[in-house]
Amino acid sequence: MNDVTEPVSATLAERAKRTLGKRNLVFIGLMGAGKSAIGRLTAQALGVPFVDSDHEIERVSRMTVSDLFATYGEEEFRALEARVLKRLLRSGPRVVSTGGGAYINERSRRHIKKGGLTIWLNAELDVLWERVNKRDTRPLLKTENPKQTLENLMRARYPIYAEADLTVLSRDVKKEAMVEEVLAAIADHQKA
Ligand SMILES: Nc1ncnc2c1ncn2[C@@H]1O[C@H](COP(=O)(O)OP(=O)(O)O)[C@@H](O)[C@H]1O
Ligand SMILES: O=C(O)C1=C[C@@H](OP(=O)(O)O)[C@@H](O)[C@H](O)C1
Ligand SMILES: [Mg+2]
Repeated sequence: MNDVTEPVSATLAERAKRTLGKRNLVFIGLMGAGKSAIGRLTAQALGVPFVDSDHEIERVSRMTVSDLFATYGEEEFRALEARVLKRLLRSGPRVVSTGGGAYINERSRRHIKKGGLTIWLNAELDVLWERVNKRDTRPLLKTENPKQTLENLMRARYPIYAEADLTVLSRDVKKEAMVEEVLAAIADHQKA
């Protein structure tokens, strides 16, 4: 066995954790892609802390994301989001799930790129729509035609999400299968 061969006993999660090192793993992608759900499960599998930036924003502001948008507007929300992300990404390793617009904001994107390995959960419109139309917690989708809004956001944002270090296609398979794909993508990524 030479130095580059993985020990046969190494599990996928162990290999992914080793590749991650001290870096954070940051989930990006559109609303409904599964950043919050798959991020949490991935953190469990890696045995590292998990934090969702929307939850952290709600905790520090003592307001819901919807109320923040309604009361202060999107611009203020983005400023708060950038400050929260900067703090969350200061040390690692941990898994950080962002809200869908975080990576689109220039300041937040800078913090994210500096603070960790980024993984884009890419998904098709119908997959996203089936998931998000069940809840009314997403202020950007309170429009006359929310599916069209989602499609417009896809067009505008996908070229930017595509800058991520890793991409995994999010679809309706078991969440555990998604986690396996995420771990495999990390493990196969060359250490930086
Ligand atoms: N692979 C999956 N299969 C089925 N449902 C999923 C999957 N991934 C996420 N979901 C569900 O889709 C909804 C949106 O997921 P969420 O993690 O909140 O997305 P995001 O944080 O990217 O907006 C949640 O109800 C979640 O349980
Ligand atoms: O796409 C966006 O701009 C947003 C996505 C939401 O998070 P999820 O992507 O987790 O739904 C939340 O941060 C806010 O409603 C804005
Ligand atoms: Mg989320």
